[in-house]
Amino acid sequence: MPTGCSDTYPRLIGDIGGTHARFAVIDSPGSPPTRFRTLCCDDHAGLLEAVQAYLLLERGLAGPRVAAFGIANPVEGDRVRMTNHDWSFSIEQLRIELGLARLVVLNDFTALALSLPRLQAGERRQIGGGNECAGRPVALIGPGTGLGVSGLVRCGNGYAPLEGEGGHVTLAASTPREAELIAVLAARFDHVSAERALSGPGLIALHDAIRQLAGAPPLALEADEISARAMAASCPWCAEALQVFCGMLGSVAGDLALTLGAFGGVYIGGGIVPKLGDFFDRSDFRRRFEQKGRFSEYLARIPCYVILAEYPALLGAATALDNALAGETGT
Ligand SMILES: Nc1ncnc2c1ncn2[C@@H]1O[C@H](COP(=O)(O)OP(=O)(O)OP(=O)(O)O)[C@@H](O)[C@H]1O
Repeated sequence: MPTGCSDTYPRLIGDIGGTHARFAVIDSPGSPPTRFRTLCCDDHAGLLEAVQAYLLLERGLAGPRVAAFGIANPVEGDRVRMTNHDWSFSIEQLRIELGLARLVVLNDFTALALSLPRLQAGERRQIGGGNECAGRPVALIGPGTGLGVSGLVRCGNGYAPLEGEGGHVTLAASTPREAELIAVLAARFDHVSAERALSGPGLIALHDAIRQLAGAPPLALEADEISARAMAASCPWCAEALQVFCGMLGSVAGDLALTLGAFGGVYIGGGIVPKLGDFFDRSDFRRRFEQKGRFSEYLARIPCYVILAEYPALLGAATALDNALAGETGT
């Protein structure tokens, strides 16, 4: 349905992950997003109910006219089914139920990629060396509930975001120890994808595997407990799990940089790495990123950045909405 620009405010934007649904509103043209809120997906039966809960919490907000949601799954056609959660819905039915003139739904990491050119100084921290080359491809990877992957490639005067499922590439071992750990994971999963180790559930799986190989009894810890114990150096199994996690992430990020020729930089987002602070900076991440034999010098020139912005994917959803509406109005 064509939508004139003047009647498209307020705009609702959302970032829907396997654990958290984050929302905000843009009240008028050119104004920054406000009314940020993070809801737990498990507290709501579906996306419709989560949006309704957000709108109820934001009493006094005029009903949004249009919306864009980045969501953690491939988006192909009208039916959306989340990979790491049980929510599923029809985009068109959700649009009608929310009374929206337009609803844009895109992959959450595609949305996050769209936000990268809008990051301010201070919203990213460089890990290791390398210099960014303007106009060259940009790579994006982020462990959270799953492992999101995307990128940006130059297109005309702007950038086009990539829509793939790179978190599900096959995980390769770079050391004998990693081969042992992957063998333990292979006994549990049909396919040991990168996401099986490089995500919150993946960190738990690595910790379980390390304890199993050590003959230690199972210990159910959440991913944030594992990283807290690792950073406090209070548990050797947790410390190894987080070290292996950072090293493997370096290898997979290096593979992505090679695949894209990502001289525009490799960005690391998601809900885990930005919380690891110094531990990540001191980890094997950058060494493993560059450890690609004859291509080590090539990778040494590519900078890596941890995204520090609090709600970057929401900005990307706002950009996707701008683009969709501009396409309809020809602006
Ligand atoms: N400090 C931490 N250390 C390790 N893992 C953490 C930490 N904080 C959160 N996690 C894990 O990160 C995951 C949540 O990540 P995030 O906040 O990116 O969620 P999400 O946006 O819902 O995920 P996704 O977009 O990947 O579906 C959970 O698995 C959680 O256990």
